[in-house]
Amino acid sequence: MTTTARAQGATVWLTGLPSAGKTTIAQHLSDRLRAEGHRVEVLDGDEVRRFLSAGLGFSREDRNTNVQRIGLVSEVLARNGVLSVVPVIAPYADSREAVRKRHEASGTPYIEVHVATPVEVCSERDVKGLYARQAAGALTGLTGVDDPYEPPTDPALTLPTQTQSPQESADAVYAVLAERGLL
Ligand SMILES: Nc1ncnc2c1ncn2[C@@H]1O[C@H](COP(=O)(O)OS(=O)(=O)O)[C@@H](OP(=O)(O)O)[C@H]1O
Ligand SMILES: Nc1ncnc2c1ncn2[C@@H]1O[C@H](COP(=O)(O)OP(=O)(O)O)[C@@H](O)[C@H]1O
Repeated sequence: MTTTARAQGATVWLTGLPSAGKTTIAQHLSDRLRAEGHRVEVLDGDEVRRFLSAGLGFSREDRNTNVQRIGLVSEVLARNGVLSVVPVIAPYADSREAVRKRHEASGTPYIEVHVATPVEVCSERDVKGLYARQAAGALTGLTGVDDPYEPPTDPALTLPTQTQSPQESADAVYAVLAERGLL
């Protein structure tokens, strides 16, 4: 991209279960966008929880607070021309809807992507060992297992990562940004 005054930001929210592929897709997508000269930020869930959301747990209320904080930061970035990529579970539909509304209120593009990996595949991947810990009784309230995950009903894109490479998944998100004239 040549840098112009009309550079427009957007929030790309990657919602899905633990180990669905959110972080990996965010990484591939942001690498490509940066290489093309875009201003990009990735608001990684784990990092946000260490700082901005330090002290919050995984109750419905705490997850909602976490998601609203991230939604606020992302909207501010996106409103100011940054492509903000958000690999965060955001399990509750009402919580995601509030983030969408915040973006609509300022006319800022908001793209919801469902990283729709089946729970069986996620639990096989088990990148952080959470599914094993839940099965062993060492953890309760794991999203998609013994805690709710409300799938998006009208996402801009659904990614079946069990049949795609990470690059293919990231390229599909890139294509949506391109189609919408955001690149
Ligand atoms: N009980 C439980 N349920 C879900 N996830 C858990 C839990 N405990 C810890 N973790 C780890 O925390 C990461 C999820 O943080 P998020 O901020 O994305 O979650 S949320 O949107 O507030 O629900 C999540 O990261 P990802 O695996 O990258 O999704 C997990 O590693
Ligand atoms: N199409 C795909 N998209 C994203 N990740 C994939 C895909 N296919 C396989 N994977 C693998 O699944 C795992 C997903 O882990 P991660 O990105 O940390 O998930 P999450 O951030 O959703 O918890 C990684 O090991 C990644 O290599």
